[in-house]
Amino acid sequence: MSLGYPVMLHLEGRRCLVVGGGKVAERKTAGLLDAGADVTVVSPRLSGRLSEWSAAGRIRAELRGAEPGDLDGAALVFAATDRPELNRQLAAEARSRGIPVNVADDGEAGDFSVPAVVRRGGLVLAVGTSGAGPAMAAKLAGELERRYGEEYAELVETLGKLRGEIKRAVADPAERRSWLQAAVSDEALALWRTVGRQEEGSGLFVRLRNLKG
Ligand SMILES: C[C@@]1(CC(=O)O)c2cc3[nH]c(cc4nc(cc5[nH]c(cc(n2)[C@H]1CCC(=O)O)[C@@](C)(CC(=O)O)[C@@H]5CCC(=O)O)C(CC(=O)O)=C4CCC(=O)O)c(CCC(=O)O)c3CC(=O)O
Ligand SMILES: NC(=O)C1=CN([C@@H]2O[C@H](COP(=O)(O)OP(=O)(O)OC[C@H]3O[C@@H](n4cnc5c(N)ncnc54)[C@H](O)[C@@H]3O)[C@@H](O)[C@H]2O)C=CC1
Repeated sequence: MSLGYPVMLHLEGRRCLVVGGGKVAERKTAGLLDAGADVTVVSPRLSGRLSEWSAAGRIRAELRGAEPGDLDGAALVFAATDRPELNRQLAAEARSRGIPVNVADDGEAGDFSVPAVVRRGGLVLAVGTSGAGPAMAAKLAGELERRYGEEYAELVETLGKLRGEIKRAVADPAERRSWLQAAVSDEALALWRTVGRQEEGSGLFVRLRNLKG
């Protein structure tokens, strides 16, 4: 088992290729759309949701079998068909072009696997088991989903505004770090929950100063 190294890829507007149109392809596509990727799905058949996304113009769909040229310009490739030998072939093709590839039926054969994810605006909670148990990853993500509610989207947005202000206002690195740590104390988080939405970064910084005393 290869132990995963987590990263947050910036896929906004990047072309991603999903080969296959079943429930696995659909789940991978949903995650890519959440990240703002430009998704092309190639498959002779599409699931209901993939068809809807295609009709709505949210993805490009090619209703045919995969061809080598499909990989042109792709930043990531997902081999998600029910044909293991085709998935393997796609993986080899992607590798030879230096494009990271995910292989649905054999995690170890790919360059990366996809964790179970909970999104709360900019907050992204991801759980991976390095292939040992995807169902376990989904279960733990379900627990996180219940623990960290929708309110965290706003909380993280507020922290982003405040961090921007602290970076502008405080030049000294050690002092800056101390403010940024104070900004996520339990006391401060409770304050942001009540005043976050209406305040600008500067107003939030004043409140943090008052809190710190
Ligand atoms: C290696 C990896 C590669 C990758 O796909 O990236 C991979 C591989 C395989 N999955 C298989 C089976 C299942 N996968 C799921 C579900 C998910 N699988 C996901 C990720 C990953 N799956 C990567 C590892 C991530 C990690 O280890 O943490 C999740 C987390 C994310 C996502 O897919 O978006 C998503 C849950 C999302 C959510 O619900 O939140 C379920 C449960 C279900 O369907 O309800 C089952 C049935 C139960 C079971 O088998 O455990 C099989 C056997 C196929 C067969 O039997 O033919 C393989 C092939 C192999 O074993 O290598
Ligand atoms: N990684 C994961 O999370 C999981 C992986 N799997 C594995 O992934 C595979 C796919 O699972 P599902 O989506 O449930 O299967 P599915 O049977 O719903 O979908 C397979 C898709 O592949 C397409 N396909 C077949 N030949 C093709 C070709 N030549 N070119 C392009 N597309 C082609 C089909 O049209 C279909 O849309 C399974 O065989 C299984 O081994 C299964 C469950 C979870």
